[in-house]
Amino acid sequence: MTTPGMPLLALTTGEPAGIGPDLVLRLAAEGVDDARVVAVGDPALLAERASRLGLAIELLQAAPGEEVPSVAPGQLPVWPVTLREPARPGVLAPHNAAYVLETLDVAIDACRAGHAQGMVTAPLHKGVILDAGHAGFTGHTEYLRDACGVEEVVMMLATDAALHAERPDWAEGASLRVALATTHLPLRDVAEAITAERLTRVLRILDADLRRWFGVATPRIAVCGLNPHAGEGGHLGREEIEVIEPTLAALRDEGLTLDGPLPADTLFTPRHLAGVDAVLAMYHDQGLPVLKYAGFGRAANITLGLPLVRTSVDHGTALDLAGTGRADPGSLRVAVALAAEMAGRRKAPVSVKNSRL
Ligand SMILES: NC(=O)C1=CN([C@@H]2O[C@H](COP(=O)(O)OP(=O)(O)OC[C@H]3O[C@@H](n4cnc5c(N)ncnc54)[C@H](O)[C@@H]3O)[C@@H](O)[C@H]2O)C=CC1
Ligand SMILES: NCC(=O)COP(=O)(O)O
Repeated sequence: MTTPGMPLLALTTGEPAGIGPDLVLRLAAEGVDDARVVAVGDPALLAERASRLGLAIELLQAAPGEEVPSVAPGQLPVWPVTLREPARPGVLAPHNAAYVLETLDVAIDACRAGHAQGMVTAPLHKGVILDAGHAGFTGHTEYLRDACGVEEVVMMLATDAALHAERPDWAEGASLRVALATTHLPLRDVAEAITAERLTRVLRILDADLRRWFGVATPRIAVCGLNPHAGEGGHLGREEIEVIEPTLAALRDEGLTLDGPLPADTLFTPRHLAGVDAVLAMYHDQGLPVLKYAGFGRAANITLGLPLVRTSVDHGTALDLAGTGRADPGSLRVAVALAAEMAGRRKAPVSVKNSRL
């Protein structure tokens, strides 16, 4: 049973042909302890998917700004957004891209207006949004950056702290946190994107938000090299010598605690991770496979650098599982718990350094 004093989280239901609606309904059926949640999506879609999954869910329609009632398991408040065409599990429809983006806009506006204390996003399908003509769309992370008018944001995934209690070899870390210096861009463009300016912005945000949202008093961040063996003294690439090392040195002078650049293959081992609060990987597939191997389904994605709380799942739309009842809601549960915790810390001032406003 939720209570009125809990933070209210807007839970976007994501790609309607994917598992997002299924997971939100599963959560509602099982109940949420950490927060009040309101789904943002089409009530007809949710009713149809609930019936397909054999879940008895009472949908309670409301609007942002209206009182969201306390609910028991089996009840789900919804801020309605209307599908552009009926959705079928597993079948993408470009017309519904505008619907998916509208669910994000509703949640963002609600957070900015103070009607919600954070947003949690179910997965969307980047390809179908691009197919629908939204050129340049690369994901929630960058969409939120632009919607909030900030210059830079940082994608960080973190495993659930409880997972670590079950893994004695990880005992020294509360959670594995992996942030990315670059996000959604082709591998061939990564090296050029690793600039002193970008690394400086990303590391300042990572340091500030580990303090602000995670309560880490003096964050220690381990930074991966870009090249094998962190460049092997310049023989396997010069980005470490020319860009990464001087940037880290300058940031250390500002007071940041940074290890590296370190070879990424050995950095991700328990001995090297001991005492490290977060790892900065240079690109998506350098960091995320490790995180997902460690805790797929028990991790969440957090967007750092925003003036609002946003978390998400650690997986995608899983079109193959939509409507089958086989999708695991574990990561959504972690994302909700984390957003609730972050919302509880929200009183700290927003960094003006990163604001364009
Ligand atoms: N936060 C978001 O909105 C994210 C969206 N995506 C998008 O999702 C789409 C599909 O991406 P893929 O690379 O295929 O990854 P995916 O995560 O959708 O699927 C990879 C594999 O994991 C399984 N899987 C995923 N979630 C699961 C769950 N909750 N329970 C059980 N099994 C699960 C799938 O069945 C599949 O076998 C892409 O368009 C991608 O951009 C990907 C990651 C995050
Ligand atoms: N692999 C993580 C991912 O793609 C998340 O993207 P976003 O939609 O949260 O920006």
